[in-house]
Amino acid sequence: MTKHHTFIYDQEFELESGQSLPEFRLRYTTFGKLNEAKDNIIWVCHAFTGSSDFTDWWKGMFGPGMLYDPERHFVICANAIGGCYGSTGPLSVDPNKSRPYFHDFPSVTNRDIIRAFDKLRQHLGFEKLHTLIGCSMGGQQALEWAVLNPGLSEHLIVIGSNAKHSPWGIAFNESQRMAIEQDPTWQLYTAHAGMEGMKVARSIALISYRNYQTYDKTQYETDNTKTDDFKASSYQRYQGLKLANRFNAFTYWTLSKAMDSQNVGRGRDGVLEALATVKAKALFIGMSSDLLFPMQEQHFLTKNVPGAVFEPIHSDFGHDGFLLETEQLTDKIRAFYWRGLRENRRRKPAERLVTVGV
Ligand SMILES: CC(=O)SCCNC(=O)CCNC(=O)[C@H](O)C(C)(C)COP(=O)(O)OP(=O)(O)OC[C@H]1O[C@@H](n2cnc3c(N)ncnc32)[C@H](O)[C@@H]1OP(=O)(O)O
Ligand SMILES: N[C@@H](CCO)C(=O)O
Repeated sequence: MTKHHTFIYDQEFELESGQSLPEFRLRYTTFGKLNEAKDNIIWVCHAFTGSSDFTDWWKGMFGPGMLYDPERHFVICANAIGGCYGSTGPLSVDPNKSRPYFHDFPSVTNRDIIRAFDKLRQHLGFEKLHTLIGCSMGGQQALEWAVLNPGLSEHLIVIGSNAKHSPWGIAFNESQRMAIEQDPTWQLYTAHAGMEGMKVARSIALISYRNYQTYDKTQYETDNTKTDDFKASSYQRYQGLKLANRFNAFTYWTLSKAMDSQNVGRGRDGVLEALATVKAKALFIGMSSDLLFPMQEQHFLTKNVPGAVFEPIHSDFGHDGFLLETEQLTDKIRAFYWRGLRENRRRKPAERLVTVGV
């Protein structure tokens, strides 16, 4: 049901850093059917290690009878530049050097990532989105896009995210990059450089994605004779290995820096001023046990985006709750759409917003 595509932007693309990419490609995935009015587009922004294939990592959200139904919605997601799932990233060939960029891949920010997505949007001729939705780093990007182009999306749904990355979040990311730096292979110009360090980085990151309750539920030691080789230890090691089978340290480095760069107020007189410009009907969702993007950040967003609505998700799975609590997410998002529909009906016909069935 999903289709995979590639978009090539064959012109120089200037980045916030002042550096540029001579060209870039975006791998993107679509699902469902675009209607004639082109008013059923749901644009998903993926999280840090995600791919464009949202049906792979966000199970329970897309399919017949689900929140986003291919009979009614057209869903699209592009892998971020800097990524390793088909979009231009550090392992892509640098056309100026005829070898992969590796360490020379330029710094990218969430704003650069969104400006690249916007080139794809323009190429596809999408004037308006029904919904822009993102979780975690993808939520940062969705918010940035809603500030960059306030008229673009009718709805904005941001889950476990923020407007400006917190010192706490940056500290976690820096610790992960320090682990990569400690790997002696990190200096090499090979695709596997820094892999051992990246495994440690994932282990550190995982602690921020889960919490005490998650580990107590899944890794509690029932063997009372043990003094070593605990379940939680092998779990951390296994998770490092699991990521190493699908990711690389260069992308890890590049995208974790992009996450740190999040600040919708940069160059725009500040965060509050930027948030005040959002025109989309906004829903902010927070996970009760999220340590990385805590509830207070979701409350801050709700307070400062005009007319925004807040919904909590109760989960023992911490930040990664957004990947698991899809029933709660579906209920909250459906309620948000219905509220919008009811308000819309109260408007004069000429002032009504376009809203497809939910
Ligand atoms: C939005 C995004 O973009 S997300 C980015 C992309 N991420 C992904 O694609 C992965 C998404 N999935 C996940 O992150 C997780 O699977 C979650 C959060 C959905 C579920 O978390 P969990 O239930 O803890 O599952 P998690 O995958 O972390 O761990 C289970 C794995 O650990 C293994 N495991 C569990 N306990 C132990 C242990 N003590 N020792 C060793 N291995 C263990 C299991 O055997 C299982 O292995 P498998 O994945 O090879 O089947
Ligand atoms: N599990 C998520 C956490 C960050 O949102 C990921 O790997 O991208």
